[in-house]
Amino acid sequence: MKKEQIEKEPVLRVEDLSVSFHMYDKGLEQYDLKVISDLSLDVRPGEIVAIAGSSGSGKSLLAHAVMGILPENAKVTGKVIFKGETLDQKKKERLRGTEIALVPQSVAYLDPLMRVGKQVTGCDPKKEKQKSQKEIFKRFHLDEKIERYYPFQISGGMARRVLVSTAVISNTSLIIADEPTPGLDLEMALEALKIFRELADEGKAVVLITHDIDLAFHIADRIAVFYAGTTVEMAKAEDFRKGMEELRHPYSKALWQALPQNGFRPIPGFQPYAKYLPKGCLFSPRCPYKTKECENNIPMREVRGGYVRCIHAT
Ligand SMILES: Nc1ncnc2c1ncn2[C@@H]1O[C@H](COP(=O)(O)OP(=O)(O)OP(=O)(O)O)[C@@H](O)[C@H]1O
Ligand code: NI
Repeated sequence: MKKEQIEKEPVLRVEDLSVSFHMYDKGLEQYDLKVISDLSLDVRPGEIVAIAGSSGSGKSLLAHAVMGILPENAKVTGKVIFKGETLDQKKKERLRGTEIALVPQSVAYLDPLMRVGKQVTGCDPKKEKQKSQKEIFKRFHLDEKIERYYPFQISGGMARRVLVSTAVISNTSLIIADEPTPGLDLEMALEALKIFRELADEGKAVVLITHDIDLAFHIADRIAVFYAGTTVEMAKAEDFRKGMEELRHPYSKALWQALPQNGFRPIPGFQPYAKYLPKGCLFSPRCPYKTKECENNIPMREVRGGYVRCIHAT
């Protein structure tokens, strides 16, 4: 990423975001389930920020909170700022598809009753849009006749490529891709990532949500590591490429060590369920460095040019 891009205002800034769901237990008992807590993130023009973290860490919900597509029983606090403007629900709806595009995690987001071509270009496509649709279909090895198919007539891998195509040709300044590669063979997965890189190099901002930190640190500029609904580390992808010593949070280090090429050493224990979050540091029950102070509220702090939510990180 070029220096002038680093200095540019973020396209997206998420500040102290929390999301809880109003839930009903047995009988009439009600409670709030906090699934995202005090999460902050920013993405600048020209940049791919990857969000890595295990299943249930809140990656998709962050995307849904930015897009304004959370379910009715969700309560959101904190700020979502797009190009300097704080977004409310109405503004999110206005920007959806025109300024912010989502590649959803599930192929079930395709409209089952609309032909594929129409879903990609919109109902009233301009010549230019049709041209870019044809180009991107070619890159994704999607035959022209697929345009006339309905979603049930195409495979899961094709549907995934159609969803990525839709976001790419929408020409928005921010793209949030939620696990865009599962179901794709290696060639097509790499093509999708190459396309995201090209979009970023054109000056767009890309958020790439993925389980796969190995993939994330080869393509992204920065990586946000999520754990139990919050960011535990935000660092340059380069730090992940260099090795464990460059990382700051014990969970990021553990993720790194769990990679096959780094010894495949999984960490014992489980990510806590939202209903039973520990006090203070959410990683503390699994952390070898845990002390009494870890029970306090732990803010993000700057360490060696990155950000970490750990009082012991050096
Ligand atoms: N509508 C809902 N009501 C209650 N809890 C929910 C709801 N949607 C999601 N959750 C919970 O919120 C947490 C975060 O979910 P989210 O889908 O963001 O995880 P994720 O990081 O995207 O996981 P994955 O990698 O599996 O896609 C999970 O524990 C999930 O069970
Ligand atoms: Ni998800």
